[in-house]
Amino acid sequence: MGNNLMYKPTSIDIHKNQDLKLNSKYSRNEGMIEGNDNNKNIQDDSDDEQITGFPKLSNFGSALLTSEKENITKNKLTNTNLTLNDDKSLAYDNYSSTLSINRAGNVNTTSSMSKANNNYEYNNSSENISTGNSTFQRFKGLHESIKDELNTKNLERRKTRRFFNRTKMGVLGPAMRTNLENEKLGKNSKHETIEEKINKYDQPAHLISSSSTVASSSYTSYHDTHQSINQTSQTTINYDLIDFGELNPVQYIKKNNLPTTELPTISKLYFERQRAESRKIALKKHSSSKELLFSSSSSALKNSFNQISDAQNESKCISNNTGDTDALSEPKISDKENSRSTWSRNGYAILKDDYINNLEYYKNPSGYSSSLNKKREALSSINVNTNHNHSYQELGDNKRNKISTKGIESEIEHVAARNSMLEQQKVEQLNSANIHKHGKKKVEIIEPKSASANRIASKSVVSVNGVEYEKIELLGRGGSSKVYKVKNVHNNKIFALKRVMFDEFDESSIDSFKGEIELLKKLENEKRVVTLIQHQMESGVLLLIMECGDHDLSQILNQRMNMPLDIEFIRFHAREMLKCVKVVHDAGIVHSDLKPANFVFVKGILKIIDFGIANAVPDHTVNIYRETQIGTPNYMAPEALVAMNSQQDSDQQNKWKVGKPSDIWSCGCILYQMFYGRPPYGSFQGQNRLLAIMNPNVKIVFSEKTSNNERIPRSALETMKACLIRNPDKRWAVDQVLEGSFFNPVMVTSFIIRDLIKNAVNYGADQRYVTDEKITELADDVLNRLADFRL
Ligand SMILES: Nc1ncnc2c1ncn2[C@@H]1O[C@H](COP(=O)(O)OP(=O)(O)OP(=O)(O)O)[C@@H](O)[C@H]1O
Repeated sequence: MGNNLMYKPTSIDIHKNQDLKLNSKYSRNEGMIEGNDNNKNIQDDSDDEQITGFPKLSNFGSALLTSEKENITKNKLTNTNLTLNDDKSLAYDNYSSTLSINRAGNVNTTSSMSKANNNYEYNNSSENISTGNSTFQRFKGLHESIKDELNTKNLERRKTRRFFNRTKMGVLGPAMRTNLENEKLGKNSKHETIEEKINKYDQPAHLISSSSTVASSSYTSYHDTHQSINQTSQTTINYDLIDFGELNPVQYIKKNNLPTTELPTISKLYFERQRAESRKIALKKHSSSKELLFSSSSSALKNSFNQISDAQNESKCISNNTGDTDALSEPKISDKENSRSTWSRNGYAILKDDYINNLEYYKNPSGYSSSLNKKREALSSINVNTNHNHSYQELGDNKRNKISTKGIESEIEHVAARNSMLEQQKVEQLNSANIHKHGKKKVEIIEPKSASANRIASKSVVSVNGVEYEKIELLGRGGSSKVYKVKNVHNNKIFALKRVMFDEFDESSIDSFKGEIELLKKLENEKRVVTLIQHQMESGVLLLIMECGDHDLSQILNQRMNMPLDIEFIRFHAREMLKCVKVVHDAGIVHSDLKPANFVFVKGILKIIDFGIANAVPDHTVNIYRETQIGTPNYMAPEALVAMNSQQDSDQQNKWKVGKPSDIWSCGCILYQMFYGRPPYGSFQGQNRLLAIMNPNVKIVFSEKTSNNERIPRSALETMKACLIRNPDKRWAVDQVLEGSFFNPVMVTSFIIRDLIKNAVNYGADQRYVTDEKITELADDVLNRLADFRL
């Protein structure tokens, strides 16, 4: 009790504090974000003043005071460093300012400055220049100089910022805009052709740097600007020649005695190179085609690229027109492709590989598809039905080099676009053959195949083992999955497509998916388990085609949330749920993640889904021991949350014991939710809920009435209590629950009750005292007779 009292306030305190902390953290974060922005703005503004912005008052004022003959040049302006004291009555505002310079010359000028347009406007009417026309001319000249200077410096500043702002850009940087600026700055603004870029890729690093690539210009320009801003930095570094070897940026800077101010730039360079390298390795690894040809002329290459781009653009349009809903939408192809074409994503490595592949396709389409098939074969060598094999080991060793699933997606889109091109070519060939043979004009060819290629290109069609499915709607989302209602495009049958993204180099996640598939296969003939139709697992994406459910139990419970208690509704759904669990337990499997959302109705029959963390319990074993703690906290059994920390058996340290009783606990929680509207520890928030489940002193309250004052049957209370016993060994098994009184109610009519009373009175008249045993015996007898009336 003491413990209990001790625990509750503490946990509430923790909770409150946490909430407070969270709130304050969030608000601080927001503040920080805003603050950062503000800071950034403030910083920017101050940068503006210091670097490129409007001239300091001191410059402005002192320039005015220079002699009439003095030629005010840009340099002089920049270098002028005279100051006026406050008492010289000088006011300046970034946006609109009134300058009132009262010195010996008594110059009073009202000047309106528009920062946005980077120019100043004179308000002549309000000028009051008492020193005469020459001062006004000087002022005007000064204005022109400042304007020039500002334009130049703003250009530099934008360039610098763009450098800083680059996030996912590759070493190439923003090519087009830099050229434009180069033009303005009178630098070499030659626009590079595709071939030049490729050729450059083949050149050694020092040549690239000397031929002023965008990359080097962007680093150099940063450096130049940096130097002009910060005169203390005198080091000239050719960033392209940097060879990190085994060194990281800090080590490199130390070793080469470079100023620490170079660290951000050098780090950026370092990570960009690493990314490009990783990407290159990953692409190589996934490409089985060693016999790539790259001997065609550059114009053919350019041609092929343009054609493919066109094809991609076409498929983009198709994709954009398919009415992908928000729910279904993934990053738009066009976005991805656009980012691809900015030359900024992954540097020349990808560029070159892509061209090679495109070229290969155009030179030999069938050869290309065979190489692609090889690639696919290599990927599908990830055999989910076998144990760890060599390739897994290799994959594990190369974690850093993983291809993102987006990469795979875009590859699929490319293939689709290429297929579409191939179809197009065939049509054209047919047309020309027709013209040649029959002298006829072009024939219209209805293009079922081409249409199917386009459908694949549009993201609404997914191919699983060669069978095409069209997405209809998003049914739900899991931690790492999305489930769609899909239609088999060949026979119009409806299925559920579960698409799971996983780390293809994470062996444990691969294992878990292999496990899920194996269990689903093992249970494929069970009516209470959703049927797995087919699956495809490759490169970080698992596609499962399953029977499609109409609603899951969580949706159903939510729907009835505010309706009056309906015992029959609960009994029916809870029994359906337990029947599913019985099938799984009878097959020797522990599901481990039972929750309402993991039961779906398929044509009126409740079925269990999601064996993601399920495990087969080995024969003669009651429990399994998990290395990790997973499941859905609301419905998790205490033993699944409390790590074993046995000192005796080091093998079992920090493991979680999970068995069939853990599933029964979860069922008890769901039944409890059906009656009370929330699971047993639902009133606790966040980690306090976990603490409460684990704490034996926090007892579950089994109220006899709901919050709406509806009576809960004793049989139901008994069943819930039996499922929610802390000690797993004492918890009922699924058969006991199903055979319990709640699930086996007796129908008693008024006739039966009358008979019972009559018999009892007669019996009592003869026997004044009846023992407990006798009562039990009589009750059993009556119940047996009532068996005929069982529902
Ligand atoms: N075969 C199916 N038919 C109909 N709906 C389904 C089917 N499978 C899953 N769903 C729906 O999709 C949702 C997500 O299912 P999924 O199994 O991917 O994730 P989860 O179990 O909720 O999460 P996690 O994988 O993180 O445990 C389910 O809650 C359910 O509503």
